[in-house]
Amino acid sequence: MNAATGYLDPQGHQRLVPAEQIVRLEGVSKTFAGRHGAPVTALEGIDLAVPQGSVLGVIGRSGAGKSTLIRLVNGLEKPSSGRVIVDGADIAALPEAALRHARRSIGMIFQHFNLLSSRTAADNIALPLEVAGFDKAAIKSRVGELLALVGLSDKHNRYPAELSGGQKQRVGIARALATNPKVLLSDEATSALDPETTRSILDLLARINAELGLTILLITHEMAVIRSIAREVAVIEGGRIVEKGNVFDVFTRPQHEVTRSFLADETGRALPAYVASRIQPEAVAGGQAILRIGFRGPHATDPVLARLARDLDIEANILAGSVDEIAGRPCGILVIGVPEASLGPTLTFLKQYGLDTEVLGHVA
Ligand SMILES: Nc1ncnc2c1ncn2[C@@H]1O[C@H](COP(=O)(O)OP(=O)(O)OP(=O)(O)O)[C@@H](O)[C@H]1O
Repeated sequence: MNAATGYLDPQGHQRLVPAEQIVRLEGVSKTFAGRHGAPVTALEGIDLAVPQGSVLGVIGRSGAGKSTLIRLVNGLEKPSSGRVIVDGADIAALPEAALRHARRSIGMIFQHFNLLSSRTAADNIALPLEVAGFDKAAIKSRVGELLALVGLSDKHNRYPAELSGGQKQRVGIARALATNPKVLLSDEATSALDPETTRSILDLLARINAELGLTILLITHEMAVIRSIAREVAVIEGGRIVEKGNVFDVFTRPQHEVTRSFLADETGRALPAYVASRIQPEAVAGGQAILRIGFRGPHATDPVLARLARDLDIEANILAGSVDEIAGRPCGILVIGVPEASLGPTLTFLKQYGLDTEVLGHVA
């Protein structure tokens, strides 16, 4: 029997998940023959485990290797070395017929939905059931259940062209779930959607994960997606996993430069334009140092800046700030400016509180 591991769900409830890993990549590398014969290494030395019932997000920039990784998991590509195990089967070693069967336990959703335009919503959802040889009555009843699950019972007769992006993705999700897969692969499933629709699709995926216990492996280039749905994250860059762990830890204490740059992108967007356009790496005498402070843990709600002013007589300008929730736990980010001459004492003071502080740059 498998041991069980615990995690806190987004509502903060303790949940148990079996330690069984539904997807496992062991020392996986993938090299493509490049255009002029020069090989292109898309992935190198990937070790990744997705425990049953979890939501694991893989984040990376364009060209990092995300699509290749997901294509290896559903058997569309074979690794150049290493093993890809899905639900106990070594995917690359399966003969074609067995691979087709194994794919029934892997559902997939796509950025551009990949629906057949000549089929209604119901008939798109029915497709994998037809391929799997279900009889008409069973298909009709299963499609009805799936339409209800994704909130589209009233749209069963609509063609994709008559549906919004969010509705199309709901059809895509229902189709992916038709054969009761054990794992759902999501390839940038919300990248073509507006923020509000993204939110509703992520909520639906979170509900499916919680209610059906479906394991989700998603790839994205958007931190907000990881933040709102994943419990575990792997950061991929240049074909390698450069950081992985629980989302809260990775995003509140990033260890790798790439993870920091994903965070900095967000912070950068939050900075007022007059600061963002003037920030530079070198200190300027008489100018200000710009600091990013991460609030988490026991000091998340301490009035630190008031104490900085009272105890050290250092006045900080607040430039940007937000309080967010990562995996159901509050976490705040504050960007402040302090006089260059006060930078040293400010850093020492913030360190005493155990706050993560990063110098973003300097302005004159
Ligand atoms: N079939 C292929 N033949 C040659 N090179 C490939 C092939 N597929 C991917 N690559 C290369 O492998 C690397 C990783 O590509 P991949 O598509 O996995 O990245 P990605 O992170 O999904 O990027 P994006 O977000 O832009 O889709 C890139 O350098 C890409 O050019």
